[in-house]
Amino acid sequence: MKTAPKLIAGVSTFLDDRIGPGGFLKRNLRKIFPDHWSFLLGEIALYSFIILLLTGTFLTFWFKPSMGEVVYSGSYQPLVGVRMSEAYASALNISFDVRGGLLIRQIHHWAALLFVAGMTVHMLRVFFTGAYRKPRELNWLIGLGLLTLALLEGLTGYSLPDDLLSGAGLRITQGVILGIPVVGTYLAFLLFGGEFPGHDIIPRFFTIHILLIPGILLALISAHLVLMWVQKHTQMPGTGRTEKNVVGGPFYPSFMAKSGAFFLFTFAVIALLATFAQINPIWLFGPYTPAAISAGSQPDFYMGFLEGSLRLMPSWEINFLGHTLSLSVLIPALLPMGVILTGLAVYPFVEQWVTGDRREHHFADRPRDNPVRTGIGFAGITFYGLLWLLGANDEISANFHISLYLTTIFGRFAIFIGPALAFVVAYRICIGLQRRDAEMLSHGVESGVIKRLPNGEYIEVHTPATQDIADHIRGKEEIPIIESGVDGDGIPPKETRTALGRLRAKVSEAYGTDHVPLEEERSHDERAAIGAGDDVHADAGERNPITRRRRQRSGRPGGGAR
Ligand code: HEM
Ligand code: HEM
Repeated sequence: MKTAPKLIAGVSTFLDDRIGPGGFLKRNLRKIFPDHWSFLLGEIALYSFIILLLTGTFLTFWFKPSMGEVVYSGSYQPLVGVRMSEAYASALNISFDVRGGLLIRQIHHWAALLFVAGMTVHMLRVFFTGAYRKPRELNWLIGLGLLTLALLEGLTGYSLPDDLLSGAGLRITQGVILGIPVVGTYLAFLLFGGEFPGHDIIPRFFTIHILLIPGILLALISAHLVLMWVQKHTQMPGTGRTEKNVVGGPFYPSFMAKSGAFFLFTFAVIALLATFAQINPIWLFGPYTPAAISAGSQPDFYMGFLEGSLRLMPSWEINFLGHTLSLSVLIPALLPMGVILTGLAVYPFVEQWVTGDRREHHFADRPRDNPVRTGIGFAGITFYGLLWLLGANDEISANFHISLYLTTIFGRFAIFIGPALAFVVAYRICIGLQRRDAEMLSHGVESGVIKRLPNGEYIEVHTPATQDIADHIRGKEEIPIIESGVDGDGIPPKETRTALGRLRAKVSEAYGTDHVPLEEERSHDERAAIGAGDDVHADAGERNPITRRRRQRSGRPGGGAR
């Protein structure tokens, strides 16, 4: 009997002989992938998506996307005899009368949460390591498209069961659409097929949820992965790694085996959650009626930030020529989404403009090595996190016995102060970590061995950092800066002759300057001497002060250690 590797080699030769030009499959099966735990985050999103497709298909067999009225007669006694939509009745049927139905519904819902969570942390990994830089800007934009579609997919899915929570969410959606100036009313009528809730919204959301968005997601995810494959994955700096090579394992067998195991692991976590942790118990609140008050209702976590911004906003409106502009709805619905998504979309291009850096990057930055970017990232996370937290201000108020108004007032201040504080704290931590790196290179690592010198002094022996750690730290790349001074003839560089150019140079300096130099120059012998017990007590802060680095012309390499 053939062994598995022989079998795969045989199949790839068979296919290559018929469809693959020039050993296409064989070549690609041997493609090298770099290894780092944070590169698994994108895979979590990928595997959750596959699980969503499989469980979603199962649900379509029994779910009835109809708002026609029926009287419930299934096995959940408290609702027997209650009038409800066919959609709600079928979701109850899936939960109580279809074998394995509740488990699959719960797997679908948990997978949806993990899908969005996975892609969000994956995006943060890409952001903090600067993996969006040239040539990966396009994949970054595709990623943002995926994120937006995932939010819409979640919103439409959450609405399908047509229980009280679905209806509360739909009501907010309709209110926000109505708030859009000029076209809002028309859009709301178009989407809902008339007055709210009407009879069309569930069938429409159903088509969008099971056909339109999954189709686009599938196409975009394929494009995302193909592009990642063609452009090659970034790698962490380390021994033997350069901008031009990739160090890691081949796609087959090492990466495929790991990915297979990781898929099963992701599935196991989702299945365990779905088995033991109840999610969206639609039977508790009954069917949606527009008159019902749904206190305590919460959206899924990824919609929490929009809910929070609605709750924080003062009740502002402008009345003009008989028209009302509901700023209290419009600003919270559009601003956070707009600020976050637009900010993320333009970030790679703004950074490129600020640094003038048009080189290709295949090394992943360490977040500490770009303190301003990391600070901005943490400011963004804090902005988002506060909105998200305040989406549950009623729960906070009830559980911690704090006045609801106090939570709102706190939120209104915190939303401005919090991100600024987060920026400063993250920035300082980055500088501190850079100093620690520099100290490790120049003084080595504390060994725990205390020696007594002939003069009676006690010192701790420091051993040199291992080669791989030292190379990892030395992978730090300087951030290029646009030159704002004048050259020998007193002429300023071309980029900075206009007011905008001068502003650019200022921002560039702020973005790239504060930076701790590494003690690169020490020879191996010198470092070995440190290991033998040099004076190791110098203050790293003194030795490696934050220096104003002078200056790099736009487009030139940053002159890092590589
Ligand atoms: C790709 C991302 C997807 C996300 C984020 C997502 C999300 C959701 C959510 C949150 C629900 C509500 C679940 C509940 O009632 O507890 C839901 C319901 C549903 N989804 Fe999806 N879904 C996705 C893909 C799909 C696909 C691909 C299909 C079909 C092929 C599908 C079919 C359904 C059906 C039929 C329901 C209603 C059943 C029910 O709620 O019991 N979903 N979805
Ligand atoms: C459906 C959602 C997504 C899936 C399934 C997905 C999947 C993946 C996978 C498997 C990788 C390679 C492994 C890794 O780096 O983790 C990757 C790389 C990448 N993804 Fe995503 N991703 C998704 C969403 C996003 C989002 C939201 C962004 C950013 C806004 C993004 C930007 C990128 C970039 C720039 C790379 C290349 C990274 C590098 O070479 O270091 N992706 N994606």
